[in-house]
Amino acid sequence: MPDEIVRTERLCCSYRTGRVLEDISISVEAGDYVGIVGPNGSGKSTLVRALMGLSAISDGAASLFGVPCSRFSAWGRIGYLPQSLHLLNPIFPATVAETVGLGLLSLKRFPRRLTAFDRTKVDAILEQLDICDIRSKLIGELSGGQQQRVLLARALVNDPDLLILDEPTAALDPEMRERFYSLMGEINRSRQVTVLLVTHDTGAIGKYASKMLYLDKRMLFYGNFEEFCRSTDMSALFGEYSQHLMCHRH
Ligand SMILES: Nc1ncnc2c1ncn2[C@@H]1O[C@H](COP(=O)(O)OP(=O)(O)OP(=O)(O)O)[C@@H](O)[C@H]1O
Repeated sequence: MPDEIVRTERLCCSYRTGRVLEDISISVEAGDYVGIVGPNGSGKSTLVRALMGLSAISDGAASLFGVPCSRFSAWGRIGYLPQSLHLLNPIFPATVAETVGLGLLSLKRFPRRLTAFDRTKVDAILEQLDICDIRSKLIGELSGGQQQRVLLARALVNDPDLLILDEPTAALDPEMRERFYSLMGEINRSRQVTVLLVTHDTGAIGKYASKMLYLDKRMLFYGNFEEFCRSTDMSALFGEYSQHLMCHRH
């Protein structure tokens, strides 16, 4: 029986303005690659933020690696890329390599120092994401797409067991986007890393996702990719054209 990495039971989330997520029950197993889709404002970011303890859970329950999110502390097992890049302080005087290294430092006890092995890990991920040439630049000097790659590198440098990515390709050019998806697919397959990916990039997600979650405040679909493609409910909601683009696995 595969390990359960994420579980939610009748999860509800509210902001001051009211309830935005209702009755979400999902089970994500080790090695799953879950595409989270739905219209703007449907609660996708709220769901992943709730898992990360960044949005309040108003009802129901959620757990990570079998531990309730409220008590979860093994954050090193999770690589998280938030949707808003403004979390990256543009005047923070750190270079690209230092920012990626922070992903490793944050898990160490004092004295916090990068070892030679850590540095080779940073170098390897910079290379994978094609940002070696900007390694000495300050974060504030980068374009939005470059910043996104740096944050991705920081999320990946710890070799996480679970990757939670909220619209990770929004600022990437088409070539980098393709490279990103293929890298995620490879990490998922070869290292059995579980992936939760929020996206509007329906053309690309179909190539890789093993499960789909369609949200619109409520959970309108959660299941295997193949079931998603056969679902006439999803054709009606999602549009036959988008469903075809996704399911044809171009
Ligand atoms: N901090 C907040 N305070 C109040 N309401 C919020 C907050 N964050 C999000 N919302 C509201 O919650 C709802 C869900 O937002 P959320 O960002 O989770 O949707 P989403 O599916 O990720 O949207 P998008 O595809 O546009 O990124 C929206 O109606 C949004 O206005």
